[in-house]
Amino acid sequence: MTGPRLRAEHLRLSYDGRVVVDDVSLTVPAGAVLGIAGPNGSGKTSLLRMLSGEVTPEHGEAHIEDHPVERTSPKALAKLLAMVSQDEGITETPLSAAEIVMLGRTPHLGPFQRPGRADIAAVEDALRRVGAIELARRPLSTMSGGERQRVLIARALAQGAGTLLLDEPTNHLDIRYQHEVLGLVRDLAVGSEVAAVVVLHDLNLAARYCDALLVLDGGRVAAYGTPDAVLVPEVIEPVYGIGTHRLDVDGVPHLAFHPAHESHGEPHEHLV
Ligand SMILES: Nc1ncnc2c1ncn2[C@@H]1O[C@H](COP(=O)(O)OP(=O)(O)OP(=O)(O)O)[C@@H](O)[C@H]1O
Repeated sequence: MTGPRLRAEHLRLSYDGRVVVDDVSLTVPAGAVLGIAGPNGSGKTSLLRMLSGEVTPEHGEAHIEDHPVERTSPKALAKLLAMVSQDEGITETPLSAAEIVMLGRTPHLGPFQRPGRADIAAVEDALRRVGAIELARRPLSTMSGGERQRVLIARALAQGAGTLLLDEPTNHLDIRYQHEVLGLVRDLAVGSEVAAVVVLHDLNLAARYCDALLVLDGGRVAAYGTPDAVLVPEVIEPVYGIGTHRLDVDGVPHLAFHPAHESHGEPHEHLV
């Protein structure tokens, strides 16, 4: 491999004749985390689906480790790239964490081949890396949102792919788990040379854990650069239509927001 782990050029996608992603290009080197942000409906998930090969771009092309995503077989692609989707629809599954993570080994097994020692070792290793080995025998349905998210990331790791795509992995998580999950993604990138693309709504979380941010607005790139360059009122206010004040916390950019319709009434005194 000579180029970046993941690159995409001029991606465009339409649904029913309506363009939802337009002329988006990006690159992610091994060991880096790219955050994708933007308002609801701005095309974040659609972009991720093109990167993962789930949908074919109408224009442009994505490459993973120099393999064109569109022209790579699903099985070969599954060894290069793992996706953690927003709604996995498996919260009620009776499968244990170990069984879920073993699903990540599927691309490495031949037809009708049962998992062997190497697969079991890969599952254990993945569960250990996300700090969830003690959950191995627990059914996913009994886990908290944060535990479940760790198991899904472990499944992606067991796949052995060098690129991870995560769609809002912090959805429904409390503040501590949000930081834990993104810290984990960052550690995987830095420690294991994984390239990660993470869709995030929370710009301040994105600032802390991403090397670069791509902000979509109406399917187009509104900004693409370091968190320091992107998270400025001139960029964020027109995209989200909200007053923004830039601070720095521990040397990390941090935005405070001021909704235009903010009520200035006094707080109610009798509630507490
Ligand atoms: N399968 C589909 N068929 C038709 N339109 C779709 C389909 N999937 C997404 N869209 C539309 O494409 C646009 C972009 O949607 P997408 O889910 O990519 O946005 P998003 O930025 O991920 O949104 P959110 O922040 O709300 O999750 C939206 O207008 C959405 O309604």
